[in-house]
Amino acid sequence: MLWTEKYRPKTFKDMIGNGKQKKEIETWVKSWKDQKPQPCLLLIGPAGTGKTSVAHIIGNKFSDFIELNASDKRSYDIIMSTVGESSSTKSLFSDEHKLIILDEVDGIHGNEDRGGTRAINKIIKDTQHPIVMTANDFYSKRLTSVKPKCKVIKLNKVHTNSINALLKRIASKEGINADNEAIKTIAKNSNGDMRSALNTLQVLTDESKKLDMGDLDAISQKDNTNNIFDTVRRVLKSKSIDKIKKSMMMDEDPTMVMEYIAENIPREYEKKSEIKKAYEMISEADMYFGRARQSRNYTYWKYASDFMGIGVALSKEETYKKFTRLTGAMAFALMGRTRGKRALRDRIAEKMSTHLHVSNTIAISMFPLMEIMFQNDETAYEIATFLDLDDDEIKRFRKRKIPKTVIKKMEKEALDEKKKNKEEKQNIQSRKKTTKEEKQQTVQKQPKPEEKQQTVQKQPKPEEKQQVANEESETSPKQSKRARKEPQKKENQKADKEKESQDKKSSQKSLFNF
Ligand SMILES: Nc1ncnc2c1ncn2[C@@H]1O[C@H](COP(=O)(O)OP(=O)(O)OP(=O)(O)O)[C@@H](O)[C@H]1O
Repeated sequence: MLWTEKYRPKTFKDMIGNGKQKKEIETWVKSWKDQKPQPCLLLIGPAGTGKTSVAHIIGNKFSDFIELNASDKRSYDIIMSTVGESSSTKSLFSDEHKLIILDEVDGIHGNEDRGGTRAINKIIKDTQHPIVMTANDFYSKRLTSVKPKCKVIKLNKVHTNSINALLKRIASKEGINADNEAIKTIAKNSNGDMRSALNTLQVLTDESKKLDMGDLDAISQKDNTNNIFDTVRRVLKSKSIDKIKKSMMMDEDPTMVMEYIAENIPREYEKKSEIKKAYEMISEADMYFGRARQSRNYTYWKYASDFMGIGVALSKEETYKKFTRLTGAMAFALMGRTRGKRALRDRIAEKMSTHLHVSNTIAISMFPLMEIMFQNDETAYEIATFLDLDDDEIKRFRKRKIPKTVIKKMEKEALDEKKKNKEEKQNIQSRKKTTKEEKQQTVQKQPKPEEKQQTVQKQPKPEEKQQVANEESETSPKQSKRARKEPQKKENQKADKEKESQDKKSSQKSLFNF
């Protein structure tokens, strides 16, 4: 038997957490018992916080209760025929009220369900019986018209310490030799979801009757994502598309999740037609995984996930109110088989997280992109070097090793680049030094004010300039050009020589300084 059922709280006292909310609910029940009709009770809270358990505890306080899943029967007519009648007519034989429990009211999906919401609103309006509804998402649009007509009670996530204490009690009752640290980790990782915590404990200890930190490798649950057991349970037990979509967001290898769902279909579904349809969905999902692998177009994963999640979930005609044990030898074998794979995945994610400053989940979501980038030998080498990946880790993204020739070439390029950078740096430094020294020399060579004055005086006067021009105009243009060029040439040679000797001096000076 599933521990979540075995240890489902039977009274408000058994329920951990949400003390204030429990008192409000008790008052609501008491008012009904005192023949004071109350508005419908809407319990909203995250999964596994005890909404359904509360509804059942309330149900036991009335003469009878019926429980329906709001997303099972979607049309207005069906909801009215199953709930409508009993909601407006009281029992003929007693004054007692019947409790109507409507689960997952935020799960009614799509336009065709408008009738469903309308039905719920009508039932709330006409009812002579107490109604308890449950929902996960406080902000769901489907609750907009329902909320104002109800007494809304928000259930909070159960505190880690309370979960820890309850897990310890249950472990001891079950005769499990459990390491305190491991129990604490399960409590923490469950993120306030008591169901998840209990399922995890049962799965890990059922066979061995012991629990230590090593056992937790199999269900590493990081960044508050779902763990595989919760996802599979949700797919098989629910018909709420929103819930299933959310539960499909997880760190696990999606093909493994598919195998796990596939294994458990015949354990949960009873009708042949349901099983057949569900396996058709699995086969579609498998086909899309294949396509994604072949084409490296990972958008196909989304379709695969829809088929194995929503497709399988909607293959059942209605949700079964029975307790199915979801774990099997095959699932454990899979966990074992993929343990190494998951350890490798986590190692790479850790390195990416350190170098790229992203969370592990984001890093894992980048794997498909990495596979594409690793197709190119040189890019693969560059990324692997940057992330410091070893051969096994590189193999996660490409089948072939990076060719040795490419590695050698890239290493040589990297070395050359390093050398070039070093030289460049040295050049810049020496250039900086030279410029500084030249500046100093120029400052020293600046003519004194009286020298400047002399230079000004030596400038030819305007009438002298004119005379020179006249003399020049008397010779032929060619001669004049040559005549002009000769002294200029001599001047230039002289200047060059001076510059050369100056350069020599300055370079000698800098070398000396060096
Ligand atoms: N507050 C709690 N105290 C003790 N056990 C709890 C509590 N909440 C949940 N559990 C355990 O988790 C199991 C599942 O809880 P329940 O079905 O009531 O959650 P829920 O909030 O209705 O979840 P969902 O929204 O997924 O249907 C219970 O059978 C019980 O074993």
